[in-house]
Order: sequence, then structure tokens, then C-alpha cells
Amino acid sequence: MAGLDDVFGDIFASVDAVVLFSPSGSYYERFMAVEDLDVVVVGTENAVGAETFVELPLEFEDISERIRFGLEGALEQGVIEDGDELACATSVFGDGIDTVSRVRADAESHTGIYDIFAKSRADPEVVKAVLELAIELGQKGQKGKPVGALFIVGDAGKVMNKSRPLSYNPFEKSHVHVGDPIVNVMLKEFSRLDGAFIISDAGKIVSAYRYLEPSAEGVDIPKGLGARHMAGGAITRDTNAIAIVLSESDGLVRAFKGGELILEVDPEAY
Ligand SMILES: Nc1ncnc2c1ncn2[C@@H]1O[C@H](COP(=O)(O)OP(=O)(O)OP(=O)(O)O)[C@@H](O)[C@H]1O
Ligand SMILES: [Mn+2]
Repeated sequence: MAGLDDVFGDIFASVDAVVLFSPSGSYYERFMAVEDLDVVVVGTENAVGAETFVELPLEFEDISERIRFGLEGALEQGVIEDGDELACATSVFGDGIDTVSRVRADAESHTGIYDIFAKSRADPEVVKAVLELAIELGQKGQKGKPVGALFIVGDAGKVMNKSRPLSYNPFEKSHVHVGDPIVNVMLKEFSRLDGAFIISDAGKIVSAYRYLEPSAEGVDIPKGLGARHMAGGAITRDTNAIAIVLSESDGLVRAFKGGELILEVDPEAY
């Protein structure tokens, strides 16, 4: 098989590190036995007790997302560097690792996605569901027309204290959660209406039609955007919530945390 090693070997020749996605213990040990090799383990938990570990809040189904997200986290934690050549090994079909992909770490492609998932108070599944919903709304609009929407996720008690109702709250006595298909239909329907959705750390829809009243002092938002983005950004400085905002005017989905814009994605690119 020397011939195949020559060809496939290019994938891992002279890499700076090997990144193992959720390896088994014995698989990890085999890499640790290789001299002078930097090994980074990425996964939802550090099941192998790896020295260098990057936590993924979710086991991403999409392989390129899984790798992109893992590398962004690894860059953030300083365990790899911009420009590093990496052999990323993950499972695509089975339980074990079956695929190697050579990827160059690129700090420029930083999306901020790691920050909103890994460092938020809210459950990562909830953040993901709301982000997906905003992206879907951005792609489809409401009956073909562009819509805007504002979702405030996490730290709901404090957010409620810094806001007031614009109208009766249709979620008042309900116990519904983001991610349920029926709830997503409701949220899309209500997105035509004014104000913000307030969502708890665990994903419960606490309220719709909420008018946010944070102090907006010193919050910077991109030029051309108005009150929705200002209110969304500012509430994340006053509380530990994150804001996910779909702009009706430019169609982009943005996320704010700690008063800062940390993620900007074009729904059409998904
Ligand atoms: N303080 C607030 N709290 C909750 N919702 C708000 C607040 N201010 C504005 N909105 C909502 O945002 C909508 C759009 O407002 P505006 O055009 O000023 O925002 P924007 O940042 O330019 O967003 P877009 O890009 O979607 O137009 C309003 O109709 C209202 O529903
Ligand atoms: Mn506007």
C-alpha cells in the first residue's frame, strides 16, 4: 500500500497539529504516542482527558460547520495559530473517526459563532434554534416580503424588568419552547408585529411584543441601522442576554453580546 500512502499522505504531511473530533480513548492514545506531534481534541466533552481540549456546545451534523466551529474555538483559546496547517480527523459515517480533512486555520474567517454559543448563559441548543429561525425568516421573509425580528435570549427576568409590553402577550400562560416546529410557525407569524421576543435560558418563550428600554449610551451599531438594533445591542450590555436581530432593511442576521456586535451572517449564504 506504499503507493496509496504516498498519495493520501499529502493530506497530513507536515501539518502543525492534528485536531481529533470526539476520538475514542485508544485512538487518542495512539496519537499521543507519536513524537513531537501537537494533538488537539474537540468535542462536546473531554471524554479522553485530553491535555488540549476545545469544547463544542453541540455535535454539529454538518462536517464543515463542525470543523469550522472547532477551529474557531481553538484559535480563540490560543491552542492553534492563524495560518496553521491542520489535519482534522472526524467521524462522518460511523461511530469512529473515518475522515481526515486538511484545513488551514484562518483568523480572518472569524464569525463570532464560538462566542455566542460557548460563552452564553442560555443553553447552546436554544441559541442555535433561535439563530436558525432568524436565518430561515431572513431567507423566506413573511409571505415573500422582507421582515425584521428581534430575539432576546437568556437572562429573561432581568430583560423583562428593562422592558414593557406593547400589547397583550400571546405567550402569557403558555409553556412553549423554541425549536418545537409549531412554535417556530407561531414565531414567524408574530414576527410581523412590533417589539421583541423574550426567551429564557432554557428556551421558553416568555413574551412577544416587548418594547425594550435599556440605556443605549455608548452602544455602537452599524450605520444605517436604527432603533431595533440599538435596543437589541443595548439590552445585552445591561443584562447577560444575547440579542439575535434580523434586519428588515438589509436582510442580515446579527448577534450582539455585552453591547457588542459579535456575529453578522447573510441568510442567503446558508
Ligand atoms: N426599543 C425597542 N424594543 C423593541 N422593538 C423595537 C424597539 N425599537 C424598535 N423596535 C422594533 O423595530 C422595528 C424597526 O425599527 P427601526 O427601523 O428603527 O430599526 P432598525 O434597527 O432600522 O431595523 P431594520 O433594519 O429592521 O429596519 C420597529 O417597528 C419596532 O417593531
Ligand atoms: Mn429601519
